[in-house]
Amino acid sequence: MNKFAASDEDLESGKVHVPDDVQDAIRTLIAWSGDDPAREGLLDTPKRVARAWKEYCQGYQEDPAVHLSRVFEEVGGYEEIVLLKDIPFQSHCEHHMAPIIGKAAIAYLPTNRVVGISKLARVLHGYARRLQIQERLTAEVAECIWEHLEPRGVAVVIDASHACMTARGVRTPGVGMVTSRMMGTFLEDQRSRKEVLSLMGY
Ligand SMILES: Nc1nc2c(ncn2[C@@H]2O[C@H](COP(=O)(O)OP(=O)(O)OP(=O)(O)O)[C@@H](O)[C@H]2O)c(=O)[nH]1
Ligand SMILES: [Zn+2]
Repeated sequence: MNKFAASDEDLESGKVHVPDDVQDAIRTLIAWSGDDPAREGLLDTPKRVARAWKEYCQGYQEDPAVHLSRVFEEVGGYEEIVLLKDIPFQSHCEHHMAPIIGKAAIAYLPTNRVVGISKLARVLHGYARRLQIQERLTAEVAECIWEHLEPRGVAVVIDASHACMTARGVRTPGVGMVTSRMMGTFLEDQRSRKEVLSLMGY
């Protein structure tokens, strides 16, 4: 837990205290962008921006592995692929702090226990709500599931658009970055890898 921790409730009620130096930093950025931080429409902006960033980065306040602590062991011998696909997410790139918007597919091959399916999306959001690069986000989600569910295989594929490429810099809209992390059976067995990629729609 960092010294600037804020709960979800505080974020929702807009109660998060924003220290003066944080507000000053945002005023400096507004001035640097070419506007006047003292004009009326921008007076409350430093607090809003700071609170928005606390929300975008809420993942720093959790260990995503906690979502995998409740498992179901009576699965009727189910040992085939479990896949959650088209999970929308938002993150921010660590280079420009610009939005990364995309969707993820997360699959695993259970041994004798499964997790509530929503928890896979919770793990994704726990890592996405931080400053990220897509490669690390993909690897962190896969490794968390691998370590805490001990499945025979994990496959994570993320397809996302980076605002730092669409809204600035090379300014190339419509570009998607695709990353994947395969572990266990999905890494070692070509047939399993093909099957999971096909179920994911690739
Ligand atoms: N590998 C990877 N690169 C990313 C990601 N998000 C943003 N980038 C890239 O990070 C790079 C940073 O490059 P720099 O040359 O240091 O920064 P820059 O001058 O702003 O680069 P341009 O975006 O090309 O204008 C850029 O090429 C971005 O496209 C990501 O998730 N993974
Ligand atoms: Zn970027």
